[in-house]
Amino acid sequence: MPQAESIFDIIIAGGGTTGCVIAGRLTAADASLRILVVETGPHTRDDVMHRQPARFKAHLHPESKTVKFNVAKESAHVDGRAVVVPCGQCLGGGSSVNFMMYTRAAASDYQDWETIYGNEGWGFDSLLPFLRKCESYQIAPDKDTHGYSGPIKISYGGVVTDIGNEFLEVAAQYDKDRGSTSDPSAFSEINKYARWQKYIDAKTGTRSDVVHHYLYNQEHNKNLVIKTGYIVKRVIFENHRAVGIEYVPNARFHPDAQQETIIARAEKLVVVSAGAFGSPAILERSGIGAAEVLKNAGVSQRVELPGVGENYQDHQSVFVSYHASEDSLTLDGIIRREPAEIEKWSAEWEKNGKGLMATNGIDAGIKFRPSPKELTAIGPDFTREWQRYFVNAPDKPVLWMGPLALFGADASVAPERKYFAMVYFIEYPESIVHTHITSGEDVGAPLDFDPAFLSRPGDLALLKYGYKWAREFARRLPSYRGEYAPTHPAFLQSSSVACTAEATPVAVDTPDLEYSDEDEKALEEYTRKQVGTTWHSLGTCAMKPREQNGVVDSKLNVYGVEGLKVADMSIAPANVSANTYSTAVIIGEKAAMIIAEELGIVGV
Ligand SMILES: Cc1cc2nc3c(=O)[nH]c(=O)nc-3n(C[C@H](O)[C@H](O)[C@H](O)COP(=O)(O)OP(=O)(O)OC[C@H]3O[C@@H](n4cnc5c(N)ncnc54)[C@H](O)[C@@H]3O)c2cc1C
Repeated sequence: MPQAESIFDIIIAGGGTTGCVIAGRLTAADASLRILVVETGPHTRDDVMHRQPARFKAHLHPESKTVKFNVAKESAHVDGRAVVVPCGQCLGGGSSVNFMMYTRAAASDYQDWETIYGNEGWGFDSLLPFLRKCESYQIAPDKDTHGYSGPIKISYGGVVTDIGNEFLEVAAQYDKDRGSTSDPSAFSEINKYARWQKYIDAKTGTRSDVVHHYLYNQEHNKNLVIKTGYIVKRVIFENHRAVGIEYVPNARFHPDAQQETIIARAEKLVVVSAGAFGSPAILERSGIGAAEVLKNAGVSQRVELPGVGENYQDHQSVFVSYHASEDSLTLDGIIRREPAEIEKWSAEWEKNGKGLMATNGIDAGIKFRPSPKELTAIGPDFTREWQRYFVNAPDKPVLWMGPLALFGADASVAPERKYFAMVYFIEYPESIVHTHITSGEDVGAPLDFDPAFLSRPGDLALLKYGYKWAREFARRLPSYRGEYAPTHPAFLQSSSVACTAEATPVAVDTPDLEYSDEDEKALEEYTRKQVGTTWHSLGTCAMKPREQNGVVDSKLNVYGVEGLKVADMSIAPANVSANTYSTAVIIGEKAAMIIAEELGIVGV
């Protein structure tokens, strides 16, 4: 039997990045609005594991309760592996567990949302005010595209590591033509090396998540109700109007609760904001989706909307670990949870918000566009894609590449020493696939999820190039002490490019390594074994015309019903060349404005 109903004006299903922004903005503007936020995961309030930036990797530990591990189908393209794609699962969502890299999309990405996908009000000029509104840019004053009074603080963090500095010094000599920029997220220039910016408050050294900056500061409002540890099962309708939700306790956080359905009613609006995996799942359990998917999951169909759960995209990455000199400043001790390191850096963080606890160790990088020579080196498999997508879009990069001052994979398997990692990810992968429910009743049932990583040869060609290019930087860094072989290709020991476990840096003008056909094969095999998510899932409830498999219109209304919107990264109709937190926040800011206009709320 369902529990007694409670009544709200607006229900937000999912308390992640976009959901917290919407709830926070609306409740701050009109405290009389009765708002319910239902979040699957736990609270994160004042928890050092979320507040201290350097703890970010702990959330990816297999026992983590703050991310959900979405397991894909096994695929031959990735050496028979089942790729795992974690997403945030706590109040604050991805913003509370992410790597805090501050990167903004290309202006043309948002322009495409308007011009190619027909979403009036979502072009770059319309979104720039929201990009300013959400942030306080602590790095430099008076920059046109940045904001200075928003909730989210942007800085370089509490310390800049040697690894980042060395990368920029090497870049200035090794790749003189590209040059550097003081702001890779100003929408003015890409393909230049830069000191990397972070979602960290320079004054306090804390993570700039959404929940502490938009929502917890509104908790005094008794009309704002936040339920954590509850899973939204489905939206409920009267005729074709959404009038509420059904939700159930998440046994992981409420082990003693009776596992019965609770109903909450929404008199004005239901907003689904459960992320690229959660939002399509809620719609499908509510009978909105493709006939075949719903039939297989035992759900009776309400609206035929075949785009639900389709158009799934991510940015595929590879993290390659290198040995670093023992005097390098790296996060390895904190990541390995060494008590002395945690104590030392926590003390400094408590005192002045500085030091290693106040950084993510990602201090430099580049959004890369290839020169004609580099395009030839990447090879013909990518050239077709270059001609189709990039050649006439000069602000779109093909890869991000940069160093991390820490071990790049599961640190528990590596010998205890200092490391750095080189990371490269594809900005617009060609593989675009799906995530669907397999059960209409069991909210814990595995998803039918296939990200199809490396199913397209252009993606493979880019990642192979990324390894070679990043390696040239790595071996030139003064802190370089060799390669941690288990995270490198299995080149033959007789090969001229074989990995070296203990080594010293080469001179900057040393010729680049040359890879034989056999080496190329080892590199392909390696890339298939290593490629993984960049945790940037998006696109599964795409905002585009219904006849083009769209799920929501440009006011975020789900086609075919009333009173129901989706707002989070799932609405992105196409990929963005950036880590996706920035886009998730501005979708929240824009959604709050749309809702305020429709409901006559002022002051958002
Ligand atoms: C490990 C990791 C590292 C990342 N690193 C970076 C980075 O360095 N820089 C950057 O810009 N971006 C980064 N990102 C990406 C960025 O954080 C996300 O794109 C963004 O937070 C997504 O926002 P969202 O609102 O779409 O979804 P989310 O923030 O994931 O929010 C969805 C919320 O809905 C909840 N939910 C799901 N289903 C249900 C349900 N049925 N009922 C109730 N609640 C539900 C989830 O628990 C979650 O809290 C990273 C993400 C992760 C996971």
